[in-house]
Amino acid sequence: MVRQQLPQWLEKYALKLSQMNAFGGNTANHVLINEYASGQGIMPHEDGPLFYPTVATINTGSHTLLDFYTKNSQTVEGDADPNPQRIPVFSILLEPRSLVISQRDAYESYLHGIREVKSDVITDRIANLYLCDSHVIGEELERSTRFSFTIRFVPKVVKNLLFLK
Ligand SMILES: O=C(O)CCC(=O)C(=O)O
Ligand SMILES: [Fe+2]
Repeated sequence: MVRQQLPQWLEKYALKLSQMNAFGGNTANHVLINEYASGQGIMPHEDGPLFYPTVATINTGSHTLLDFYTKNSQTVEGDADPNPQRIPVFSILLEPRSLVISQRDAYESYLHGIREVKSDVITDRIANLYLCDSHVIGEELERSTRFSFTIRFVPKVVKNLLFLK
């Protein structure tokens, strides 16, 4: 990875999170911006060893549901798809204008993903429901466009790129 200056408006948030000690005394140096149209998501995955085991995500635009899966999670019974749908152990409702910090077990022991659906149903598997705006079980929330700002500390970066002819 090659070092580049973060734009000032974004650096402000990276510094703020670092000052909150989100990255174990390190200063965040990596931001990934994702745009999801309604119906778009991201397959269950782990973020891997390149990053310090903490990820801070600022959520803007639509809500979404971030699902956590065990690495050998069960799949939906009878699903013949070669890439069958996994069953999440729990989910986190990511509200607009919210911050979520994943670390330790959430980072290392589970896969995380966002299903490719246009709406989400509120269930008792949403671990942070008690912290969210009031919702009732069974309620359906329509997704719209969402932007996420995933802020991390990457221990190994290359200071300059060397071009060889
Ligand atoms: O957009 C998000 O909230 C999740 C993104 C993610 O998991 C990733 O980029 O590794
Ligand atoms: Fe991820």
